[in-house]
Formats: sequence, C-alpha cells, structure tokens
Amino acid sequence: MRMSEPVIEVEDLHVHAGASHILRGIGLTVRPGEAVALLGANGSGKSTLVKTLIGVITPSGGTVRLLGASLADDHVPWERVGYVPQRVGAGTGVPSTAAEVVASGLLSGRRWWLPRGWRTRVREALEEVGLADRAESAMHVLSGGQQQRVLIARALVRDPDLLVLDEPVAGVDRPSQEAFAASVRRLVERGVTVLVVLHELGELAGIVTRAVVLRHGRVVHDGAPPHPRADHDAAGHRHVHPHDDSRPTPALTQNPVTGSPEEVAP
Ligand SMILES: Nc1ncnc2c1ncn2[C@@H]1O[C@H](COP(=O)(O)OP(=O)(O)OP(=O)(O)O)[C@@H](O)[C@H]1O
Repeated sequence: MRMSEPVIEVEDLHVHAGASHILRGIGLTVRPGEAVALLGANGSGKSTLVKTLIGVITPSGGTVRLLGASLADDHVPWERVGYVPQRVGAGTGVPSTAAEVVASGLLSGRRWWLPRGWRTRVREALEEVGLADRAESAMHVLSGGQQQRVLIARALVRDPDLLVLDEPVAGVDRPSQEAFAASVRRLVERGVTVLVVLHELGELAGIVTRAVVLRHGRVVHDGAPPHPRADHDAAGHRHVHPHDDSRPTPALTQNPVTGSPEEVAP
C-alpha cells in the first residue's frame, strides 16, 4: 500500500437484509492517520457498515477496499486490521483471563500459534489500556468497562494500521472511557487510522479529526466534528434522537446541549 492510498475506500455500498434496504449507497474514503467518528441515531446503519467493512456482512452492491486491497477478492491483510466489536454482556463466553483474551488477538486465520515475544506484546497491550495489573484476572470478575478495555487491548496487540471500533465506550465507566480516549490519542499520534462508532463524541472530542453521520443508511454529514460542550453528559440529556422516515433529509447542526450533530427542520 502506498502511504497516500486510502485505508478505507467504500463506493456506492448497499446492504439488504431480507426486504430491508439497510445501507443505501454509502461512499466513504478514509486516508492514513485519520480518526473518524461514525455517528447517527439508533438503527441508522453504523454497525451494519462496520460489519460490512470487516467482511462479516456481504454487501448486495458496491465495493469496499481496505489497505489497498479489495474485500470481494479476499486479499485484505487482516493482520493489519484491529476490530473491537460492540460490547457483549458480562459473564458470557468461555472463562478466560484478560491475558488469554488479549493473546487471542495475535492469532489469525493463517496462524494458530502465538508468535515469539507474545508475552511482552500482551503485557504492553494491557498496559496501553491501563490494565497491566489485571492480566491474570478472569474476564467475568472484571467490570464491563474493564472487559471492553481488554477487547481493545486484543485489537491493539496486533499493532494494527487500521483500528475499527463499534461503540467501544457505550455504557462503560468513566475511568474506562478516559483510558480509552488516552489510548486512541496515542494511536492517532503514532499514525494509526481509526474508525470508531459512537453515539456522541464524549471523551473523544478533540481527538477525532472528522465526523461521518449516517441517517437511514445514507451519509448525511461528512466533515469536521462538532465542537464539544462541557455539559454534553448532563443528567437528563437524550443521547439518541428518533427520526421520522416521512420527513425530508434535514440539515445538520450542532446540538446546543450535547455538542453532537443533530438534525434541524429544513
Ligand atoms: N440481520 C438483519 N435483518 C434485518 N434487519 C436488520 C438486520 N441487521 C440490522 N437490521 C436493521 O438495520 C438497521 C440498521 O441497524 P444497525 O445495527 O446497523 O444500526 P446502528 O446505527 O448500528 O444502531 P445502534 O446505534 O442501535 O447500534 C436497523 O433498523 C436494524 O433493525
């Protein structure tokens, strides 16, 4: 991949699920070193887009290229991609320690043994998310936020060029949110490209360089992230904004309370 080549290149992407047309012609180009927030109301298609990017969902139309390689041709260098799924509930899955979960990030479809020096890499990844002292803790005794940080460490241990995260801080405790934001800042400083699904910018305001907003499976805003406001997490604030399909696509403005992009009547 040449350095100037896009890390993510999506053209006219469509996804159907049964009769539902979920993604309706998405175009998105992300260049090396960008930190992009993918925002939008519940059900706007954010998770579907990232799952399509990482090959979990097969598109019904359009093209996806990651790190210069076509997804359809199955040539994507997955060892250079880190993915953090939407949080799963505590206590699910097989019992394993934080270090074991992180080490699993070093395995890939082609390699089912751990590389030389894996212990050091696992320790560094756990240090990166502030959990070096919990390496031998079983996952189920960790808080939800700590579990999420372990999943982030599992993606980081691959030393990825592209990191894709699906709502990594939804519902997690404040220390975990702060640790996550600090990690993302360091990654961006190192030149890692980040695409992160968020409900609001929160701790990542000032770190993400660009915001892409989806609505009903389309990109309705792609540009500068909204400015953060100190009171974005004030009690009583509604973090999601229901939409009515019958309305025309509205303009976006900055929510005066949250600093999040929000729609206004045209
Ligand atoms: N397998 C499926 N079959 C049918 N509809 C689906 C399927 N997966 C997702 N959808 C629908 O597609 C739409 C987009 O879902 P998606 O999870 O991508 O949205 P989202 O923006 O990530 O939402 P949230 O913020 O709630 O996670 C929703 O209306 C959802 O119900």
